[in-house]
Amino acid sequence: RSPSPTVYPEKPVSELSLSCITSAIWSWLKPRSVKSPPMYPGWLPLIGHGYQLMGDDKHLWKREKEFYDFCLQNNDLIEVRVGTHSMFILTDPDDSLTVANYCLDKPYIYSFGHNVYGRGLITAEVKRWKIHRKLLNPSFNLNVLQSFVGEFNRQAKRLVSSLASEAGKGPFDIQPYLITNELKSAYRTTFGTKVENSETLKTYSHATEQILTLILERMQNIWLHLSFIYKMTKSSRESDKLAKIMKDITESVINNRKSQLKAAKQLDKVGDSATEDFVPLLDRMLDLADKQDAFTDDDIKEHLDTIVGAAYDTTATAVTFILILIGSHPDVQEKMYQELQKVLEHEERDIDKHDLPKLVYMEAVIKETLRLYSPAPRFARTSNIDVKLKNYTLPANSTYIISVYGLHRHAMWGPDKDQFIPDRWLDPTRLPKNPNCFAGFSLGRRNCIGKLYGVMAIKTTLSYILRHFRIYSDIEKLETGCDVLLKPVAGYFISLESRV
Ligand code: HEM
Repeated sequence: RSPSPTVYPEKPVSELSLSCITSAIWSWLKPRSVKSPPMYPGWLPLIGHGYQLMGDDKHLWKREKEFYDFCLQNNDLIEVRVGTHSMFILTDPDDSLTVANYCLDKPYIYSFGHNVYGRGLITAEVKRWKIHRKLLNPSFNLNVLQSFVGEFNRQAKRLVSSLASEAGKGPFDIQPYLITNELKSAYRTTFGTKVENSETLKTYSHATEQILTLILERMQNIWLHLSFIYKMTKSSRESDKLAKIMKDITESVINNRKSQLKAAKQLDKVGDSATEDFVPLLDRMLDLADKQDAFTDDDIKEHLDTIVGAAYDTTATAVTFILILIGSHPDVQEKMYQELQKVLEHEERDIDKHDLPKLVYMEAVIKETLRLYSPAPRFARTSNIDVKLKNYTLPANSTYIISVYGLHRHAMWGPDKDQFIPDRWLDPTRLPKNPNCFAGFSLGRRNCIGKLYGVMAIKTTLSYILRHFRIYSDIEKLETGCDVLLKPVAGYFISLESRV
């Protein structure tokens, strides 16, 4: 089978340089239309606001928040420029939904992760995305996800047993524990292989982390947005090296699984003992490839790496924020614990698929945490045609940034919008009338395929942590930074005390 074609064709250096220089001069000289949204202060010719973004993830997030707050104060739509490229920030829920539904294309910055995620769902161009999303949707339906609950339980049990060594010893960094837990769950439900070999997992997650750091560096330096310059850098070579490490791991897993399934077929057996209570996504994709010729091996690799990458870090980060918040709000923690004990009828047993929807208060805590500390605090889109919004028509080929942070702190949430109040989710009169004010899992047709998976995995993990430990934290000490995801700068704010 032929390999997938290249998506982002490279332009010759001379052509690129010429078009850059021309567009820079044009953007400098071009008068701004009076009908344009307000420009964020501090714009400079040629470099735009790019210089304001230089710095580490903490600095970047501080700046971004200033953009989003300015947007909230200026009728929910402003312009910033990175180099000569216009980026429009939106915090209006209706305009955000319009952009999310009608601008399904991702802007060029998403191509920075192309060497590792290829044309997986997050980075795929629209034509391919439509076909593949339709093929993958059934693999995320409720029945399939419920079959993963056993695996979530197994991993959560391992998690609490490793956390036991930290209990009673004061604050520690819980993030590595949570990352290992969510990565193992995601890896297992996606690839189906046993993941006792933690060295492979460590290598995989370390490579992902490093790649995200390199992507951030590239995003912040406008000159590195030009592929021909970036290709000459040490970062580019380093990024390719890391992508190769991940590719080798994934390819070897896929090949092993294919051989296992082939052997099982010859012996007239289905699957193997490692995957007896669920069918991993890899098997579903191999089946679709076999019966409908739906995927090439490259497609499978790109989708699986994307899904694992999109699943574990977001989920682990969400759990970290939840623990910091409930560790700082003992009343909320106690209410969650009491609800859990009631649902489990005070039995020391596994969570099952019927328990999860009954954890209504826990779900309110998850949503309220995602509202205040969304691991994905913005997402971006583009379109090759002009985009008509309530008050403005935005020019084609710009980047539109939907500020999840801004939507979640919109005045529509009421005067207590900055406070952590999970109960608001249990009383519809306390929620904004416009449901698009919540975008923790994105908005519209190209939203998060794994949102239900994420909530189920988080609930299972929390139900073990809560039963085993009292959690203490201090939200006042929380500092956040954002590269691709919003994260606590360090996780040293959580202490555990054993309940048993
Ligand atoms: C708390 C956990 C999660 C959060 C906050 C989250 C958030 C998001 C957001 C905001 C997007 C849109 C990204 C963009 O357009 O740039 C997205 C897309 C996506 N997410 Fe999640 N996610 C979570 C968990 C998961 C899980 C568990 C999976 C997989 C099992 C997953 C798989 C994906 C995929 C594949 C996409 C791309 C969807 C598409 O374009 O069709 N996510 N997620």
